[in-house]
Amino acid sequence: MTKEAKQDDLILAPALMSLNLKNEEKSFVNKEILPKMRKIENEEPSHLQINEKFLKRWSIEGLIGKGGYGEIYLAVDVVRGEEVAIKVEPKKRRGKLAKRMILEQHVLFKMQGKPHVPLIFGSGYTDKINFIIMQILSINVGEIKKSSPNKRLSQCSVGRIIHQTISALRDLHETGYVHRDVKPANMCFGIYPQSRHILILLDFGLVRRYKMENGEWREPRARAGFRGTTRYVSIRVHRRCEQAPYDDLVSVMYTSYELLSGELPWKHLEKSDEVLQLKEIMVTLTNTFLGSHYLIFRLRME
Ligand SMILES: Nc1ncnc2c1ncn2[C@@H]1O[C@H](COP(=O)(O)OP(=O)(O)OP(=O)(O)O)[C@@H](O)[C@H]1O
Repeated sequence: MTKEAKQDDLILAPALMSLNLKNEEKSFVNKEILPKMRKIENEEPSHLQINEKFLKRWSIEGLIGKGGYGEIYLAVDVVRGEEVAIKVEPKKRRGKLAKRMILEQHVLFKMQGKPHVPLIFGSGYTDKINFIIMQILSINVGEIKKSSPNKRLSQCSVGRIIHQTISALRDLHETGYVHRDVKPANMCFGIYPQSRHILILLDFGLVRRYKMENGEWREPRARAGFRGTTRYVSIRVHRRCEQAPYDDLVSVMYTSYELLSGELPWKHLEKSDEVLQLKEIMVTLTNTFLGSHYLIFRLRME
């Protein structure tokens, strides 16, 4: 999308306009895991109104997600009679053109056809907002964990989640981008019978190109800005190193630890430096543990 695109540049992807579900399949939607509606009252002023018919086609039903930048609405496509999610962010932030969603839709379009990204039905902008219309998904994995009886997930479930997250990241890394915000809140499942075991990775607003089309890696910056979520970023990110696929995988490791054990050891720490210190201690302990096991192994062999 160009920097100052016009309203009529609204991109719609006709080939992707529908999940092509048969009516009987639609009726099998698992309502339990449909994103719960959040009341808009007492929230920051929203960009769309409930019951509004956005662009004369999508009837806005409720707010289902709110991030630092955008809002995600549940809407019904009145032409197709299908539920969709609409992600919206203000076009300008602090007087500057917001590029986050422009980048996100660019990467999402590139990734269409890959199994672990949301299906995109359209994207564009109005006078005030940028928007992406996409496949509606389940509540996120962080919420699934919270709603489970022990506030943690079984080894089997975590194994499946991690396996699919790694596949999603492999596809993204192959296109030359790093995600930089891998965490349970950015993972959902499909809601139809044929998709409810398929993990979908969300939120491509922080991606960064790490390698060029010809496969060559970009020159890393001496000091990169902090991008990501403190709880899940690697030690390298705390130290402001340029992010690479490795750092996404460290976030996968912290995610799996949290899902399996209920929480990460630094959950209650507020300062980023304290979180870093605890992550470093964990690495030292792990190395000592592995080192002593290796020593015992060597002694036994000799
Ligand atoms: N297609 C979707 N279907 C259902 N729920 C969704 C969908 N997309 C996003 N959500 C919900 O909205 C939440 C926020 O979405 P997302 O991370 O894309 O927004 P964001 O504004 O970029 O967030 P942040 O600023 O925290 O990175 C997700 O955690 C998820 O629960």
